Amino acid sequence: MVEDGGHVGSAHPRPHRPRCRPGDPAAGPDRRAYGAVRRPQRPGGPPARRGRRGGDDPPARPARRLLRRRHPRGHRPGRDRLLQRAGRRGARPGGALPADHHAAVRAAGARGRPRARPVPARPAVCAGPHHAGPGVPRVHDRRAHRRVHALPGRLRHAGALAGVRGGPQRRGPPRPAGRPGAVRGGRAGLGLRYGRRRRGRAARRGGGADRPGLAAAAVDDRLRVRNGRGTAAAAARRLPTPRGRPARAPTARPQGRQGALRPPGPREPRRQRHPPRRLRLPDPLPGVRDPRPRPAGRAVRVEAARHHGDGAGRRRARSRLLPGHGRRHHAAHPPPGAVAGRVRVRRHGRRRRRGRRVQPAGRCRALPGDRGSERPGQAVGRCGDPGAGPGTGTRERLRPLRDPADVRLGGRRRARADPVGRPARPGCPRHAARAWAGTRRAGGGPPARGTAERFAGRGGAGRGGTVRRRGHHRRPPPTGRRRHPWSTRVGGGAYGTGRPDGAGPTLARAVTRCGPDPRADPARAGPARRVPPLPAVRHRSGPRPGGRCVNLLGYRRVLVVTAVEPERQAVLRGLRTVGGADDTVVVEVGGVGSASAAATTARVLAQQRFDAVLSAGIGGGIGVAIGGTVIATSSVAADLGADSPDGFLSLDELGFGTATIAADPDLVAAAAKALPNAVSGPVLTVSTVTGTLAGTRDLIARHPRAVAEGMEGFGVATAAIQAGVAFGEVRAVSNPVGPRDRAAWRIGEALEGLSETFACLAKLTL
Ligand SMILES: O=C(O)c1cccc(C(=O)CC[C@H]2O[C@@H](n3cnc4c(=O)[nH]cnc43)[C@H](O)[C@@H]2O)c1
Repeated sequence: MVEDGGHVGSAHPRPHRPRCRPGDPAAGPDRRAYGAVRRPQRPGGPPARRGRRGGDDPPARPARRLLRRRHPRGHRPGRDRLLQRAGRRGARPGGALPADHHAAVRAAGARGRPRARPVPARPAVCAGPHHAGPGVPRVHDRRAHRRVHALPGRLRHAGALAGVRGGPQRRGPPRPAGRPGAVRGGRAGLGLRYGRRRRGRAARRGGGADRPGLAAAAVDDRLRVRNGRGTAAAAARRLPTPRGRPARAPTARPQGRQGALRPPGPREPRRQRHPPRRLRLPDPLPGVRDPRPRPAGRAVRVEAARHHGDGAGRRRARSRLLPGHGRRHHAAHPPPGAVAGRVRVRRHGRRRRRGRRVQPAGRCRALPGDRGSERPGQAVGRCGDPGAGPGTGTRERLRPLRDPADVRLGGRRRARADPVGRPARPGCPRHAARAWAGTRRAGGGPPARGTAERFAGRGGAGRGGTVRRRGHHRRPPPTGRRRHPWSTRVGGGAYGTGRPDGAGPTLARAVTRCGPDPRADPARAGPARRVPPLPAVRHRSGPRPGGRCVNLLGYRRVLVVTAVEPERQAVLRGLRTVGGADDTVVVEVGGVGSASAAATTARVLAQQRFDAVLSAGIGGGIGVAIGGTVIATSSVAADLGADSPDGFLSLDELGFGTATIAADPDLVAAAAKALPNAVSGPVLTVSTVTGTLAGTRDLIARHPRAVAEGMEGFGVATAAIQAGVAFGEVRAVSNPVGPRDRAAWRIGEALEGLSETFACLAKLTL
């Protein structure tokens, strides 16, 4: 029986056919490929018998085991095995193979071990069936490397990497987005070859003393695992792979070989996406601030949360969520550029906890006479605000940062007293209490505030000294404690019931500052919220030193809202004839229509402080000649209601409130004094310009005292009275109300009249 590369047990051995690699200098006639040494049979000698080994015979049993186990076809002993045999006392298995295995083989030969022969250095296992070149084994060599098949499925199914990698290039094919880093050729290939050995020995022992490079590679391997990349990192953490199986332990790679086939150039820097969860850095000493840099992101959160396992720790952890912010609470000390939002707090492996808002300053700290101190992005309490959420005080909402208005105002926004007037919320007693009297009882009227009321609560100093706050949705003060001083009733003003003269029952309204009283319940008050106050917008009570001041109708600051730009320009022209427009009078274009005008007015009133609002423009005259001026004693939403077979039903008749808002009597009086030729009376606000005779008759029948119609007055009035600002409306007649005749409109004449009107309304104060 002969053992050769063919059939075991054959009585007729085949003639030896050396199999050499092309250009293998070590291959000779007596040496078979891949190192198996066969001595030629002596001519005439007896066939080699099993169990008998001569001095020149190869060791039969180990070779047989090797062939059976590793080489089903029985003629390729396998490179690893040969290297193991060759390196028992020389090159160590799993070591820095290409670098020193030749020396190991030479050493073995010197010790009389001729069985091993050099094996060309093989930088990587090649998946291709072709012979890629010296040192690159063929594809069937993979059979000698079972580790290939033991790799995670993700690697085995890496598309073009049918075997291991895409070719002799170390990087393999381009890695698709999202493909784990372990699929990359370099690491995968080296891991295949050396993974088991290194894990078993080299990695644990850190390599041999004669292989410092490998020791460094092992250290590097550990670091790389901690850096948490790809499948290898998952294996280190024993996290399941996407296929549901635990990932294998990571493999190391000898750094000295890593760049063998890598394109020259600097190595791609390793990115650290997420710090590993198992990475525990040594805790800082108690009381000593951790000097390690704290990058923004999850690492800090995880680490900070772990440093403190109790609730206080979590709170402390929250306080460090922003970079460069140390232990200060970012709510109390917002870093520059901090953006409002929720804080994600990781704690003890849970996915996410709905965090508290970072947004500071949910409290209005305005003192009497203050302008408030809100900035864009600050929180302002509102009921039913969709921006409010769990963890947010009921009185907080986030104002958008850097909205156009804020930009225009230099990023500044002042607090105002609920200018929009949010709708009543069911079940909210405070909202119910705030409902306008006119909407709650028969005969109720509009929330027209009388002049006396508006000026009553100012301590005689006018409106300018107080920031009004509506304290709805406040938590009642705890029993036994007095109402905290943050809740301040200002004025207790009365609101009209809808009658244009403002008469009727009144509804006292508590005006409170917002925010919980920290003294009433410090535990609920939350962290201190300190926001540097804005420079107050000074309310000018007189002319500037050395300058001139336009005083419109005696009000210190007046907002004029027009529908279109030509009207605005006409107003400005009139003001300039007096003394030049300055910031005591602001003229805004609010758009055509009541809704747009109301929105614009509300926005501007929320941004700046005014003492009076005027709706101004041109309009259709009812009994007033073109070019004339009308002063509204009230603004009436003439078509706000319901149509019916019995005729039009107004809002008042429907019981939904009032469609009439009285103008400020003082303002009306002042305007009438300044414009002796103007006609005073109700001015109608319509959504559709009256254009038929029937429509005109019907309108006049319902509003016999009306002197003109426009399209914006009621909207401006609504915003003004909800902001607690005096309201008035003046219009220059451009056309008669009646059958539509656009050619009869005298817009230019009306605009000229508008300019003259404002020139008369304004007085120059030196
Ligand atoms: O076309 C122009 O050059 C021009 C210049 C300035 C203003 C206009 C307007 O169309 C203004 C529309 C504005 O005027 C009010 N208005 C004028 N006449 C009536 C009317 O008969 N019925 C209702 N409104 C009228 C209204 O407030 C519009 O907003 C054009």
